[in-house]
Amino acid sequence: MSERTSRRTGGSPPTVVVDDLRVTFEVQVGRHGGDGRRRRGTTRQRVEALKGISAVVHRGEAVGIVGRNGSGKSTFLRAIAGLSPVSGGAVWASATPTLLGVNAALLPNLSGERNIELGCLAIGMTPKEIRERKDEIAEFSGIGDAIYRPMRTYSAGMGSRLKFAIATAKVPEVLLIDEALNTGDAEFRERSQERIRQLQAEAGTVFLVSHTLAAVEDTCTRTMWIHDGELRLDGPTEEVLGAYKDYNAGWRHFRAGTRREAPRLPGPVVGLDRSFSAVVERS
Ligand SMILES: Nc1ncnc2c1ncn2[C@@H]1O[C@H](COP(=O)(O)OP(=O)(O)OP(=O)(O)O)[C@@H](O)[C@H]1O
Repeated sequence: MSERTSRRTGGSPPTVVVDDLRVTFEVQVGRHGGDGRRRRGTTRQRVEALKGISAVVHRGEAVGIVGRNGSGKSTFLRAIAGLSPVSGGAVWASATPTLLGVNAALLPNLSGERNIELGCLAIGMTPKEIRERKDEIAEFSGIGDAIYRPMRTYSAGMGSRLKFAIATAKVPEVLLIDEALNTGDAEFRERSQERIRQLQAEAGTVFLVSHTLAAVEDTCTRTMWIHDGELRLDGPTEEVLGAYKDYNAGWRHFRAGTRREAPRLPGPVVGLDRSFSAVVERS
């Protein structure tokens, strides 16, 4: 039996509405016979990365996206940013979403300093704004004198810090962050989380994909759990992470033989009702 419940998040206006979003990739794969050996030629395979996700996100919400590897989290963010081919459904956004790390078109042969100028132009800052804010952005990145070196000489963490500093220099209405917080060190993670809270307070909407549940816990008011391309749970972070951790622990016990039944997934969240609230179907 299933129970349908509506979840209403009234108050501030919606900034992102995702309605039955579907993304399917077509990939060429080598042929294999029944014996597992390779055959000549290739065949097409369909990967249903998102199988109909619906959600309404409001101004001032910071939304964590969790789920195991390959569940569709990055595809979801890329589809919201308009960077993934969509095979069904629709995404509406009140402003162009900024995907951290991709929209900042940085050039490896230029110095960090020059890249701040370029990146800030790319996110719509005026030359005057850039002149006024450049030092503060460099300071926030915390990479010291390396700011004068070509970006190709940066470590992955240093590059991420600079990209984060640039992408958050201007408060975007919708900011999408994919794992960026995992690359910096503990001190930078803390500062980035603080910056996200600040953006959220300044009326932005933030989506954060992360396997670091503590980062989601500390930063996000709401969390969406995606599993195998489906939205399984969407609600207050504490509630969703609690269920997600229980599910993962359930599998660990099941595999270790200390639990007899495999854990059951919650949800799925299956659509939008006419007043734009998510409709949750529990089984
Ligand atoms: N360009 C692509 N072509 C084909 N398949 C793709 C492509 N991008 C993603 N996929 C597939 O879509 C599914 C979802 O991938 P996605 O990267 O969104 O997962 P994820 O939840 O972000 O994973 P992770 O936690 O490992 O980063 C996976 O099966 C992946 O192999």
